[in-house]
This record gives sequence, C-alpha cells and structure tokens, in this order.
Amino acid sequence: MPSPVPAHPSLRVAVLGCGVVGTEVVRLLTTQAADLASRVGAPLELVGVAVRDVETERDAVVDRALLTADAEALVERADVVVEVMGGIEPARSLLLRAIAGGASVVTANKALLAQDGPTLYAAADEAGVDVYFEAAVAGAIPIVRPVRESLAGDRVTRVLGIVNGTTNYVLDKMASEGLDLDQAVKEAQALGYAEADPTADVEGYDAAAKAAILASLAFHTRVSIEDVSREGITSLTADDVLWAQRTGYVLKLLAIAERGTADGVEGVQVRVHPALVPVSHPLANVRGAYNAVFVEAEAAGELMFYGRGAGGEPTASAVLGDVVSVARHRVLGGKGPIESRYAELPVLPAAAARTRYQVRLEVADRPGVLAQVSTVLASHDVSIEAVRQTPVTETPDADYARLVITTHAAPEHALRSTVEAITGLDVVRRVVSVLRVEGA
Ligand SMILES: NC(=O)c1ccc[n+]([C@@H]2O[C@H](COP(=O)([O-])OP(=O)(O)OC[C@H]3O[C@@H](n4cnc5c(N)ncnc54)[C@H](O)[C@@H]3O)[C@@H](O)[C@H]2O)c1
Ligand SMILES: N[C@@H](CCO)C(=O)O
Ligand code: NA
Repeated sequence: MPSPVPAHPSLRVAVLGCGVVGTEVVRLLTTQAADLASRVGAPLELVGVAVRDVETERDAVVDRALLTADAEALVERADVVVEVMGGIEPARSLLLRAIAGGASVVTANKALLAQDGPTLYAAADEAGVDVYFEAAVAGAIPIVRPVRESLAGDRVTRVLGIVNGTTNYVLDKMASEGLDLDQAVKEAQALGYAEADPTADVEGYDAAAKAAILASLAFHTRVSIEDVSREGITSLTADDVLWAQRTGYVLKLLAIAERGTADGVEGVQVRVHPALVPVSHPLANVRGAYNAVFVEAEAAGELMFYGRGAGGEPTASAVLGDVVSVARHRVLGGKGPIESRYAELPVLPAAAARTRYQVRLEVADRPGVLAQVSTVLASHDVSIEAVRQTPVTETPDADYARLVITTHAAPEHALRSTVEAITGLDVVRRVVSVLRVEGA
C-alpha cells in the first residue's frame, strides 16, 4: 500500500500525442496514480492530452474531457510535458514553448533529438529545467541514463547494438518464417513497432538517429543524424538471409559508434548498416522487436543491455521513469545532468572504419579462379580470412560455382575498389553481395 503522499501541490502533466505510445502513457499515469504520487512526493495531475482532431480520437483510455487540439495552450499550463507525437514540427516548437514556460520535458522523439537536440538542451539549461529522453533510444531498455550518468567517469571506446525493433523483427521473420520484407514490415506496423512512416525504420534513419544520440552521450560530443553513415535493410534479399544461415551467421541491422582515427586525427565514427553476426554472438539471438546494446569502456569492460526496444507499453515504461525523475527534481529542487561536450571529439567519416566483409561471387567452375580473385584482393591490400566454394545447385546453370570470401578488416574504400576489379574478371559471372561482418 503506497505511503501517504506528503503535502506538496500536484504537478500538472500534459501529454502531446495519443497514439501507440501516448495511449499507454495515459493509461499508466491513470492506473498507477497512487504509486507514482508516492514515488514522486507529489500527486501527478493529467491536465490534458493533445491530439490532432478531438472528434476522430477514439481511444477509450482517455477521458474525452482531457482531449484538446490546442497543444500550444496545453503546454502553457503544465509543469511536465510528455511529447509522444513524433516528427520535427510542431513537436520542436511546442517543446521550446514548454521549456520557455518553465516546464520540464520528457520526449521519445529520437528524430527530433538527433536533428536538433542541442537547441532543446540549451533552452532547458537556460530555463533550469530537464529534458529527459530514455524512451528515445532502445525503448524500455535503460541505456540513456547508464551511458549519460553511470559511465560518465569511464572512457567509453565502443557502442554496438541492435537499436531498431522493427528491422530486427523483420529480419527475424525473414530468417525464421521465410516472410518477405514487405509482409514482415506490415506485421511490425500492426504490432505498433514501426514509425508512422516505416521507411524511417527500414532505411535505417531511426537507428541512425539513435546512434547519433548514443554517440553524443558516450563520447561527450555532438553527433547529429547527418554525421551517421547509414544503410538500411531494403537491399537485402531472401538469398542473403539463406547464405547468412549457410555460412554460420545471422543478418542484423547494427548501430556502431566507436573512437577511431583518420589522417592522424582522433574522433568518433558512427555507422548503421546490415551486418553478418556470428550465430555464437549474443546479438545473433536477439529476436523479434527486442534490442540489445553492447557498451565497451576502459574501466568497466564490456556491458550488455537487453530488452524490448519497441511497442507502446515497453516504451511507456521508459517515459514514466523519466516523468518520475523530472517530477522529483521539481519537488526536491535541482535538475538532471546537462549535455556534456567536454570532449568535443570530431566526427570522422565512417568510411575510414576498418571492418571485415563477406563477399559472395558466382564464378566459372574451373581451376585457377580462386588464384585470380585472390590476386585482385591482394593487390588492393585486402587479406583473406576464409574461403568457401560450393557448386551452384539452386540454378540450372551448373557451370558456375558460388565463391564466398571472408576478408580480414579493411577500410570501405579498399573493398569498393576490390569489388570493382573483381567484377572485371572474365571468370567472375557476378558479385552477388558484399556484407560487413561484425561481432566476431
Ligand atoms: N512505437 C514505438 O514503439 C516507439 C518507441 C520509442 C519511441 N517512439 C517514438 O514515440 C513517438 C510516438 O510514436 P507512436 O508509435 O506513438 O506514434 P503514433 O503515430 O502511433 O502516435 C503519434 C500520435 O501523435 C498525434 N499527433 C501527431 N502530430 C500531432 C499534432 N501536430 N498535434 C497533435 N497530435 C499529433 C497523432 O495523431 C498520434 O495520435 C515518436 O516520436 C516515435 O519515434 C515510438
Ligand atoms: N520504430 C522504432 C520504435 C522504437 O524506437 C523501432 O522499431 O525501434
Ligand atoms: Na531506452
């Protein structure tokens, strides 16, 4: 039974957006009111829910008297504003208006934070209020606070993980049930995982936004979505999924942020792309819309964070955690940590990052082919880690074998020029795919 709440005036909470996440936020604010009041030290009073059109809003969860289409007026009368609308505008303007009015902000909007977070953080510091965003990266998983606070005394060297639930769900369904990409995306949308426009998920923009936010926190610098080298999953085929399984890998969309050097300059490289992950690696077993993030730091070593990365209820859990934190600061005084930029590490082009690759070729099935291909690789300073050749059984043209080459780590430009040269060999019928290998 919650302890009696000390006599502190109610804190007025406004929720902007009542969709997949907003509906769950309102439900938890309502059903957990007594517990939340005890944890905060003051009652939380839901004073309004902004929606596009009050008439068409149909969520039974929300008391219709709370619905309003006037979000601007709503933020003026709130102590805590929860933004779960999505998009850049009007979310950005509404949050700046809320902050200017002295409200604390909780947002799940990674697109906004990755594009213009520093504007919000500066306004919040100026106003002496919080901007919290645990839900913006990896859904329910507490990853923002551990990286921003718990690891603030350590030196993070690498962050690597699965931070988009929709694409992990899609790749998992393609591999486990043979679904095609479009079918699996439709399922993810129906389950409430996908963005309003799922292109953001499948083209890697959502993961890139999260990678930018995590990199900024981990390396105490500023990384925006424009700084992230991004490739989505739409170019992947069922053949890619099949050959990943045949060669002991699982296909994942990974976000990677790491310290690196380019032309003698130390900085941060941030990239999002599909990758082959060995079946023995923990990331290979992350199923459905789950996320998992590995953080490597010099003193702490390797840490793994795992949990539900998408979905209304798990995301609302992270939102409510932030609501309790910022509300406590308002009751007890003070605010959470500000944006930290002491490192000011430059963002380096991710093309300079050295990664391993799996190159799949269709080649003439005759002696000397491997020698010719190996010579091209060597001339581009790309060394071979493993080779596998199998006759092409799935096509009627049995004169062509499939050559699968795994390289040692090499820079992207070396691989690009190597693939170009290999394509020119008359023993090579075609380059079937070139995929990075991570997580060895
Ligand atoms: N769905 C998830 O699993 C998840 C997880 C983490 C973060 N997020 C983020 O949370 C936010 C919301 O996601 P969602 O899945 O709930 O989206 P959604 O599309 O289901 O809900 C958005 C809601 O905001 C409303 N809205 C949009 N523009 C508005 C405006 N101008 N005025 C008033 N209402 C407006 C929409 O009508 C809708 O009800 C997004 O930023 C998303 O990236 C979503
Ligand atoms: N569309 C996002 C929601 C969670 O941020 C995803 O699939 O991960
Ligand atoms: Na999170």
